[in-house]
Amino acid sequence: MKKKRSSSSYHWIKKHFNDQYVQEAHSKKLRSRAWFKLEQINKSEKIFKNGMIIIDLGSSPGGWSQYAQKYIQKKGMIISCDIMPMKPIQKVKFFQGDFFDSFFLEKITKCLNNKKAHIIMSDMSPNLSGISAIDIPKSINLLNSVLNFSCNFLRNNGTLLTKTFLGKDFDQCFKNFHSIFKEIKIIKPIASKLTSREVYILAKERH
Ligand SMILES: C[S@@+](CC[C@H](N)C(=O)[O-])C[C@H]1O[C@@H](n2cnc3c(N)ncnc32)[C@H](O)[C@@H]1O
Repeated sequence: MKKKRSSSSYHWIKKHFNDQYVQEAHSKKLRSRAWFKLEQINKSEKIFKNGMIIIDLGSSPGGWSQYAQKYIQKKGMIISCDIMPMKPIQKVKFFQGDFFDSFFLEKITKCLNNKKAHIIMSDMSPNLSGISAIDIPKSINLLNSVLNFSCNFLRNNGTLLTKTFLGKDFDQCFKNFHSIFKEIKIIKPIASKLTSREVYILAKERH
């Protein structure tokens, strides 16, 4: 028997498909509406340059990798990772697995072959339960792990772009970013829903 959709999931689906960016992503054959967030960030911050080595964490369904792909050219590469599968994108090396898994770290190390990334970008967010006592520590742990990851795999003059959520609980995390990077900006691209506490941290140049 077919499962009946709850009215809240029906409203979510209706809202999703009426969303301007979802419609535009569909008509331009983009992998996700998240593509527009990266485009808006790059238009104002000019983070991508040709020939870059880019790591895309939480890449599926592939909007960000798709956006960054045009910048890699001959010299560069994109290494992407997600728990979920991702349909292949030309010149993008994708690993399916958990970012926290040592298997992924081994793969990255091998792929980079002693080089470091120019850009690490993470659009990951943990599975949210709606219970802040669970969600906030999970999100903070993820953010700190992305920061640690970039200490190992980002070059000194590289750029880290990562999703986070606003709230006083994240203050210590922001301090950690300030202790590692010289330049920090908090960005809310227009395509990011106003109702969401999601923002992006753009961190440049290690101390
Ligand atoms: C908002 S989506 C990313 C959208 C993507 N930037 C795009 O443009 O299509 C977040 C992704 O993070 C992934 N994710 C969350 N936690 C993860 C983890 N620990 N390891 C790998 N991927 C993770 C989820 O599976 C999800 O696909």
